[in-house]
Amino acid sequence: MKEEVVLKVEELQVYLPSQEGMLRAVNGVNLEIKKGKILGLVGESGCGKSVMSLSLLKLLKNKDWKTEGEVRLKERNIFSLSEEEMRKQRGKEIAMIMQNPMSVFDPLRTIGSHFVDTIQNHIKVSVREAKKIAIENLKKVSLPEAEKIMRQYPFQLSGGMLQRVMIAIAIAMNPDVLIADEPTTALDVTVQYQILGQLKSLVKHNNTGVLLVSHDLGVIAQMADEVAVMYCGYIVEKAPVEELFKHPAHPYTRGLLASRFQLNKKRLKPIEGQPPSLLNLGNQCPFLERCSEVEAACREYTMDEVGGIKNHLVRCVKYARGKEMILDELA
Ligand SMILES: Nc1ncnc2c1ncn2[C@@H]1O[C@H](COP(=O)(O)OP(=O)(O)OP(=O)(O)O)[C@@H](O)[C@H]1O
Repeated sequence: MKEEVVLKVEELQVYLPSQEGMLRAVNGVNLEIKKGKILGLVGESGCGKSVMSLSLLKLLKNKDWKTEGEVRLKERNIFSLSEEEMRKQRGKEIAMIMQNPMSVFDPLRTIGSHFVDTIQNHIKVSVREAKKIAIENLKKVSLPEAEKIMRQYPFQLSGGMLQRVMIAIAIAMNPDVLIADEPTTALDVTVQYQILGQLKSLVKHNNTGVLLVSHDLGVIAQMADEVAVMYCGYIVEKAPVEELFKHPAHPYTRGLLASRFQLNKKRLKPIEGQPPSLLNLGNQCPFLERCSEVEAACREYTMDEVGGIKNHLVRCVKYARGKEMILDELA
């Protein structure tokens, strides 16, 4: 059966001109978010995950950010929409769950007032009906005493409860696309896994297409159908989740996997060195100086050359230049 694409990102560039030069945070990204599927986006801190996520909703705070390429939400390029048109899409067609709920809620307004506003922005219903919808959605994320929560202020709820409220608001309009940027990073592990499990069953049930941003490969393994690995604003590898964990091809992906904690591993093997600055980044491989497999050909390779097979894409000279190892390793 053909999978329905709900959000298509084509050759997305996001950059910030400054006196020191150009900060290139997102570099030529192509991605598809499909109905009912979770696309995981993983990468080290500072690699551009949040800038990319915010650009998909036209929510970049600093107005000096420039974007190029297209983000097609149901066939409409969001970069050609006015702020007013975009506001109508947000919440209804595309919604976001942020990392830190405290930064999203106004401390002086009750949860109910936030919720009712969001609903009334998108559908014509009375306050009473909006409250009913809000309570139904709070129950879906297992919040006990939903009626009481509606009357409470953000500071009266724990981090886990607030994160659940944000999920409830995000799913209330049954959006086609949900962008979840590190939705549980700030929470302790038991709450984190409960909330992730719930989020997964809700989005699968509603057939929502999700971009799940995380630096945690365990979260990605549990949640995602497909994974994109980001490094210095480039997607360096993209594959179905099992394929990526069984046959990681890019040396950076392999480095990430080797550096994660596992009980049966005696020693973690962190990736040596630091990512280069995104300021005035060229289009040579940005992993070159850290890569343990570097070879002469790497110095001539540019990041627009993509290799791999079928649905497993890799931006590395070995694969881009079609060495036999692709088929050997991925057979
Ligand atoms: N408002 C801003 N002004 C200038 N530079 C910024 C701004 N926001 C982000 N950046 C820079 O853009 C780059 C990408 O940052 P981004 O927050 O997207 O990374 P990230 O992968 O989401 O990291 P983390 O996992 O730590 O949130 C970084 O170099 C960051 O310093």
